[in-house]
Amino acid sequence: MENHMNDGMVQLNKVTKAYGSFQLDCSMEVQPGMATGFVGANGAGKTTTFQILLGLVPPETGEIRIFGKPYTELTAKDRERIGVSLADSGFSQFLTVRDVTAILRNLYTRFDEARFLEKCQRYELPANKKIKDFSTGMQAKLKLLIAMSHDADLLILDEPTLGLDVMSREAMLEELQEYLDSEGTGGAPRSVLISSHISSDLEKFCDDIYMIDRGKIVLHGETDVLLDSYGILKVDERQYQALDRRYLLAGMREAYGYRLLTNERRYYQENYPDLVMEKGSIDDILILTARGEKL
Ligand SMILES: Nc1ncnc2c1ncn2[C@@H]1O[C@H](COP(=O)(O)OP(=O)(O)OP(=O)(O)O)[C@@H](O)[C@H]1O
Repeated sequence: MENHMNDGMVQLNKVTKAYGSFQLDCSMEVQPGMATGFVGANGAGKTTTFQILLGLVPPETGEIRIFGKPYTELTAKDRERIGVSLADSGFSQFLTVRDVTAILRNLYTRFDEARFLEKCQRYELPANKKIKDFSTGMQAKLKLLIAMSHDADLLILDEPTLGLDVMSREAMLEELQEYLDSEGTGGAPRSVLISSHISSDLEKFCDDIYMIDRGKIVLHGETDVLLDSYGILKVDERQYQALDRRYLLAGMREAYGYRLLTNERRYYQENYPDLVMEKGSIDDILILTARGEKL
């Protein structure tokens, strides 16, 4: 099947996998030209989802498509269109940037060697030092630069900012944004699927966000919409009893009363102007959605 613009770059449909008591059951989509964030607690199933997506781990059931094709039907040329950064993968720790450059040159027809070396230099990654002697942050930068080195149309990045200090994170996100904004094969839009524990990274960079909890997608929305229409209400018992609860999604008991999640922030601001309403970050939304009591 040919790749059509309307096909998602990535489509996971009811993909399941069990590891003991852990049960993954995940459906998600990455659209052309979009950065899609994947957020969840430790052990929620992010890495497992990425491993299944990349054909590294077989799912039990479900359908997986990249560029509109099942992973098993992707050609070498299709695979070249995917740039990957996974937590426990990459090149042997005993190689240097110089060695990696030679491998990338052989591996990818569209490897942009001059650009890759220029970026390595800019981010102070020494050419002749073994990767094992790089700091965690340097290794993270190298992995990201490798993922972006061969003109891929789709980047699949598991925790790419892990171990980066705040300035390096900013710089790498800028690199990613620049990459996303540039054109892919034949002018096609590029896409990024990115997981992160640092939700401010996702808030800044991602067009939409999936939240996963204990193997299930608990929330999916456009980042702007999530940040614009969701809010956190802080109320005491008396205020809680008097509250219209139609637009409350979840809540948690706190020392002062309740912390409540709504997806109709303005409704409560207009109708209950005296109540404390916070905007709510992606982390707040995730915590209340995943751990709060459904209302
Ligand atoms: N190869 C495996 N064998 C057995 N259990 C596994 C295996 N890989 C993952 N799991 C289990 O699957 C669950 C999901 O793990 P996964 O690594 O996908 O989570 P994650 O969301 O990426 O977490 P983290 O944020 O900590 O990296 C965990 O309970 C983990 O122990």
